[in-house]
Amino acid sequence: MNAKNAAALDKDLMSAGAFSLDQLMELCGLSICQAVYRLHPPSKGNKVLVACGPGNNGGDGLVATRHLFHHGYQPTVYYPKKTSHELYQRLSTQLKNLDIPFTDDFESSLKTTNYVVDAIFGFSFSGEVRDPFRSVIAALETTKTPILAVDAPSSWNIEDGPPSSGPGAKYNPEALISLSAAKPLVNYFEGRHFIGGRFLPPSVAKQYDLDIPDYQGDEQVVETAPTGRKATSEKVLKMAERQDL
Ligand SMILES: NC(=O)C1=CN([C@@H]2O[C@H](COP(=O)(O)OP(=O)(O)OC[C@H]3O[C@@H](n4cnc5c(N)ncnc54)[C@H](O)[C@@H]3O)[C@@H](O)[C@H]2O)[C@@H](O)CC1
Ligand SMILES: [K+]
Repeated sequence: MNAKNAAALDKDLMSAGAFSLDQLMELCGLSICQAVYRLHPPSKGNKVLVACGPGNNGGDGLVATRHLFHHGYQPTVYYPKKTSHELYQRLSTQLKNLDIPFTDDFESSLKTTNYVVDAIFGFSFSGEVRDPFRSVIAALETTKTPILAVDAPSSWNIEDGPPSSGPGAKYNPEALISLSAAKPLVNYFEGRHFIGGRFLPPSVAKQYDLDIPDYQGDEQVVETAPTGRKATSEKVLKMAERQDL
């Protein structure tokens, strides 16, 4: 699903589909929390730094932060470009009411966290990263701390994947959760891949030619087979080995 269709899908869900943004964001945020729990349960270190951007990707991050708190994590939020939209103010207040710290110093916070959620940019990102996020992306490129990227590794082009130079050219998070549907950039992604957002009505999925993931039980996420080219060629090699080709 390319960026244009992803935006159209959101619009349709919120018009003909009669969903509110709050509802979709809540379910997206819950699925992010569940993916973090699968990848890095609190017993492995419960400090999570959630980097939130100015749009709905950042909103998903704010919701995920609240769920992380209720799942036994100690989250910290980096949210440098706050929007005045009433929904975002409420999401921020909900976090403040839980005494969740907001940090202005991403790099220092990164040094003391066990896990990172990248909710900076999603499918509406374009061009080259602008400040104040350039240094944040540079820090994400070099950190050894594992990262879950939400909908896209921030700075990656939604269709063409990582930029060839500049911030993000060497950014390869451990995992990615695609919301509603994978975007073309997954073809360049070599880490673990999840799909979340368990709200897609079958009629809408059909309209957009999407497969609803095979969610099990009460799970909000499904892990898919590796998607990137390297992963795919490794998979083919393994299959060939198994068949003694
Ligand atoms: N159906 C779904 O799956 C849903 C997805 N949602 C989320 O919504 C996201 C899309 O949200 P938005 O359309 O608000 O957009 P994004 O959150 O992807 O980003 C838009 C923001 O980033 C800024 N930006 C864009 N390019 C930039 C650059 N080069 N440097 C610096 N800033 C830049 C824009 O000015 C804007 O403020 C999805 O990726 C997903 O995370 C949900 O919140 C709603 C439902
Ligand atoms: K992101």
